[in-house]
Amino acid sequence: MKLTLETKAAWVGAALVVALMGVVGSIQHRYIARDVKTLLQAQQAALAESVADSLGDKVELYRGVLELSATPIDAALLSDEPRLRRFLTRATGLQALFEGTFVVSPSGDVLLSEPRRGDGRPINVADRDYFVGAMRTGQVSLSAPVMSRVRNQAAVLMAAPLRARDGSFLGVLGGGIEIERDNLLGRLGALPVGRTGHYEIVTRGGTPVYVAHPDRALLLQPERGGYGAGDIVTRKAVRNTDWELRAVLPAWEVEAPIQQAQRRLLLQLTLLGGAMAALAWLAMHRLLRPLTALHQAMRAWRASPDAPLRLQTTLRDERGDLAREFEAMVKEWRQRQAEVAAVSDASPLGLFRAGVDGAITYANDAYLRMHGLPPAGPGAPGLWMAPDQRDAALASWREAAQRREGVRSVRCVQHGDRRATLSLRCAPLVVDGRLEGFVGTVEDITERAAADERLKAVNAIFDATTDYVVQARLDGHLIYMNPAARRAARIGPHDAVGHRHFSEFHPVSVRERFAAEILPHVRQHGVWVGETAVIDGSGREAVASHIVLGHRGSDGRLSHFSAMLRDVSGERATQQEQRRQAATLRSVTEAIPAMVAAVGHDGRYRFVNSAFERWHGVSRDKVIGRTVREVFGDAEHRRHEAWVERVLAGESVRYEAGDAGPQAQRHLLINLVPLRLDDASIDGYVSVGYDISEHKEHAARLEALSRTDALTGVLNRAGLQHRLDKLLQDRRCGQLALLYIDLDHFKPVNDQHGHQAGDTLLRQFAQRIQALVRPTDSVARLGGDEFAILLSHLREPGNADRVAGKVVEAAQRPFDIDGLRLRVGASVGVVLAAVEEGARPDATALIAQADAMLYQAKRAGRGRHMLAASTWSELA
Ligand SMILES: Nc1nc2c(ncn2[C@@H]2O[C@H](COP(=O)(O)OP(=O)(O)OP(=O)(O)O)[C@@H](O)[C@H]2O)c(=O)[nH]1
Repeated sequence: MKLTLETKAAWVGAALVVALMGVVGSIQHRYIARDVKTLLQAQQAALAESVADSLGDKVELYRGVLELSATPIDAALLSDEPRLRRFLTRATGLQALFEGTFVVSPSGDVLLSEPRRGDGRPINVADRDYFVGAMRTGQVSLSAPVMSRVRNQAAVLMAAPLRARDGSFLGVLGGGIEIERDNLLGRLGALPVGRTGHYEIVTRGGTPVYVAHPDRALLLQPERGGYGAGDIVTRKAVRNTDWELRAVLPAWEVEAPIQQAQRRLLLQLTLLGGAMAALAWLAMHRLLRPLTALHQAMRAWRASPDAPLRLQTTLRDERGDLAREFEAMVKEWRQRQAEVAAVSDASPLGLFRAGVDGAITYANDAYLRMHGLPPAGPGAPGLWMAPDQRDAALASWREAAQRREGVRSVRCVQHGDRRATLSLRCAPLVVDGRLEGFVGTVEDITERAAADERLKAVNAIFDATTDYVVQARLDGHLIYMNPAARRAARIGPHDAVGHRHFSEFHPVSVRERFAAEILPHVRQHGVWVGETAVIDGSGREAVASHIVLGHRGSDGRLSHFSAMLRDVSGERATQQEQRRQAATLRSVTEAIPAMVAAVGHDGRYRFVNSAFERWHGVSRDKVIGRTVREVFGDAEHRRHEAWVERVLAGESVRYEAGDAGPQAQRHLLINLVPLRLDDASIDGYVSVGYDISEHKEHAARLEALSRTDALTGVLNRAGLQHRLDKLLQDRRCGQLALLYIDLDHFKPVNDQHGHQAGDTLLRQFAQRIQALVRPTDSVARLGGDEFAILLSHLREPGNADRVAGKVVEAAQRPFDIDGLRLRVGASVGVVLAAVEEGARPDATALIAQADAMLYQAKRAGRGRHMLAASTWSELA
């Protein structure tokens, strides 16, 4: 059960009162108990003393009376029994005080007793304590208590010595005293001490016995002792006796008032405590009512932090102070909340707070913006992350929370077209050792990640490049050297370079140039590009392509610079070699009688020699960098296009080009050779053109001669064969006829008129048959006196027959040779053929048939022609 503060205050008030009063009561109780006991003891002591004194006085009285009574008794009286008896009976004091009296002789014999004893037997008391005491001390002696036989009561015997005038011992006068008689103890034994206490008289000595006790059964019984622990026992000696008077008050009677006082006190405390509790409750309830109101206000404020506060701020005590302080605190809190909200919303960092289940309970504008969420707020749990991502993220968060550590992660989010890279830092929110949730920041590192990537790439380039990359402060001390620079300078990969100066790696001239030229240029323009020299770790000096970049600080002043150097010694040597080779090549190309041009893979001229310029009539300035089409037009481009394609495909080609250039009727032999790079790729081609016009003419002449019969000037056998082959390949040829001619009886000409005459005849015959045919027909001398005529484009087969007849006729006409009229004849074999689609006659077969027809004409008697009977198609 929850106790309210009022109830607690009531309980505490009551408890305090009870405790206070308990303490007081306890002290009181202790003092009361002590005082009561002391008082009771004092009262009891006074009473006991009074009783003991009274008893002593009474015994004194008995002694005095007995002693006084004994004085008159002398020897005479002792010897006169009747007088003695009368004396005893008349002695009023004895009669009043003693139950009986007796006289004893010095030897202890009882001489008489009053009243008389019934049995009359002699009694000797010489051994009795009272007799012995009186005889020895000469004083009154008291016996130990004894039980009276007569009245069954405790009694004592008192004896007074009897003395003669000379002081001799005459015996004793004795008297019996009942202890409980009125004039001795009276009702002392029955008198209570307090309400339940009692008096008792105990003898002193070795074996104490009760002389008086309320319990008569104990009379003359040995003392039991054994009083209770809290009993008050007061002891007083009784004068003239060996008795001790004891007043005994039992403990329970002693404690009874104390216990009663305790009970009363407890009751009082209980009542008082209850009353105090009620009063405290009421008082606290009233006093704490503003606190209750403050509590309600706090709860209302927690439920709705922006709602107005209802507080009692007018009270002029601590409650008012508390309310006012709380009001001020809330106002301050609201102010800080507004500040925090404003700061967090203004923050470029995304801020968030999430519950233990990962649901976002707060997110600032930057967070929402980065996640592409509207500024209204995250709303539902999990809105910030896909469930699968959330579970994994939560698992890692909780694991980190157990280690009391934060966690970092990078995630990508896509909203709209934008893909953003976000860096998330999350830390557990632990309050009093309990995980209450997570807080974290989110940073959009898209640009930075990209920049990091670029920087990584740049660093990778710096690491991988063979160029030297160096950074130095303005005083020239190095900040950074890339691996290539370190290798060149023989500095270990991890050795410090801060103490090295850039000038160590350059000759003096470069250092001077740096101060005079490079640094001022960098200050003004930010960058300097040029060529310097570097000295490597072995002391070798090399030409370097050198770029110096200046870096400026935020104040715009030059802070440090970077330098990129490349050892270009090899390149320079290569370039020189290339220049030398180019010069050599130029000389060579100028020296050879050919047109040389180099064309790049883009079809543009890179180089032409002087022969090229002369041949084409253009200066190289108009050619270099342009294409064939641009320089020589479309037609020229198309003439060479196919060959160029082949050479660019990697084939070396050679072809002739006639009628090229302004010098018409000239011929060129062109060699195109691909320009191969080291990797075998084709970078263009080299064209070498030779002027073969004269060579062509010469060859043509030689060819013509090789096909001409030297004697007659008509075609020879090869010429005929060539012409026949061409005709048979020409589909426009149509019908053709081959006439084989052999002179009849030619041999006698030679034999009779000499070989010369024969030659002349042959020449004349050739002229005659040449005149018979059209210019497009061919006349040939096959050898000796054999001729042939090849007729093409025959409109009809009969034309061949007619020509053959004319040949026979022409041969039969006489030949005028050196004044002689010589006669020969001719036999002709004719064969016809037609060149048609799908039918191309075989030249060898045609010749064989023509020859066969000639043979038949000869066999038939000469001077005739024989036409092959075959049809056109059969001839085919
Ligand atoms: N003058 C001259 N005679 C030649 C030439 N070539 C060959 N002859 C001769 O021509 C003659 C040809 O022989 P044939 O055709 O058998 O003589 P033929 O008298 O005409 O006999 P048939 O044809 O049977 O009538 C031979 O005597 C050859 O020596 C030449 O170039 N000039």
